[in-house]
Amino acid sequence: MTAARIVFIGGGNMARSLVGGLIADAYPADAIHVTDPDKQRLSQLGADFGVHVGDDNIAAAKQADAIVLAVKPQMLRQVAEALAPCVQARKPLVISIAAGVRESDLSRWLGAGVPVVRTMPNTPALVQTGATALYANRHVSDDQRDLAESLLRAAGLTQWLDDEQLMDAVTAISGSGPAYFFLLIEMLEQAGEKLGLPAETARLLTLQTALGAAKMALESEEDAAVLRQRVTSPGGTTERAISTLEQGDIRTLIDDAVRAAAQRAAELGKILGEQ
Ligand SMILES: NC(=O)C1=CN([C@@H]2O[C@H](COP(=O)(O)OP(=O)(O)OC[C@H]3O[C@@H](n4cnc5c(N)ncnc54)[C@H](OP(=O)(O)O)[C@@H]3O)[C@@H](O)[C@H]2O)C=CC1
Ligand SMILES: O=C(O)[C@@H]1CCC=N1
Repeated sequence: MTAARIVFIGGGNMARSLVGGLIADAYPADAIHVTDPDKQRLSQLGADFGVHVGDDNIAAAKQADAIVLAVKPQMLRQVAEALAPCVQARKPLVISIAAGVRESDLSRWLGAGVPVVRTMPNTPALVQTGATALYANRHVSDDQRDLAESLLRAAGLTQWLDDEQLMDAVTAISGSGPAYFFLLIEMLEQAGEKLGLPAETARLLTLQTALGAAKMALESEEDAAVLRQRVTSPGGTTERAISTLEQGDIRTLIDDAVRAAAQRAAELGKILGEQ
């Protein structure tokens, strides 16, 4: 069976992660096309992954079985409206990865009856450890649903949502989530260095610990709170650290941060939908 032809509109950070995930999963490079206005970015993508590249969205979309809209949310309306005649003529699957932008608005810009899957992936897709939530509109066929899922599954875990409104929470947890963990990694590395560890030692110990904690939590039947308690010996070192974090009200801080991200996703959806 020939591979579905996928066109990425926008070749930035997230498209690079998804294309990288597909190529690592042995998806044929010949069936992938990326468009972007930046020639240097395009030639880098072509050199790194062997995919087709170009700056003509419409010409590329005319060949597509699936179009992945990977531009900034603020650009999406302009891009979608320009693609509308071509999409109306052929009704390929359109996959959006934009934060906040609602399926109803995207469908309005693309025109009636277009199969749209709204998704929220994350950048670890590049190393096939991404997490993506998907929501399909009623025009998506079973085959197109399978196609969307298989494209995103090449980049890691996939979860379908029945309720599109949950996409803002997903955006705040797993879409933005890698940045929270990267921040923690940065801070632990710096703290280790302040305590006298060589930079490379602090880096390696921090990263292996992050990987080990995530792997252990994934593979364990216990929840994270129990695993944490097992590290925390009474009267020991971890207890002192956790108590310092609790005194700084880390739980409220994380709760507020995630809530702020979800609110921003909702706000983006509202602002862009009203334009
Ligand atoms: N980064 C992340 O972790 C995640 C991002 N997302 C979503 O993914 C989308 C892309 O984000 P991200 O990759 O970070 O953003 P980037 O800015 O890195 O990528 C967007 C790319 O689209 C290009 N572009 C702009 N206009 C057009 C156009 N008319 N046609 C084709 N390409 C165009 C931009 O070029 P130029 O810079 O020259 O304008 C840029 O290279 C966003 O909607 C975001 O919400 C979703 C999940 C996670
Ligand atoms: O920060 C953002 O808006 C995008 C969406 C999720 C991750 N990055």
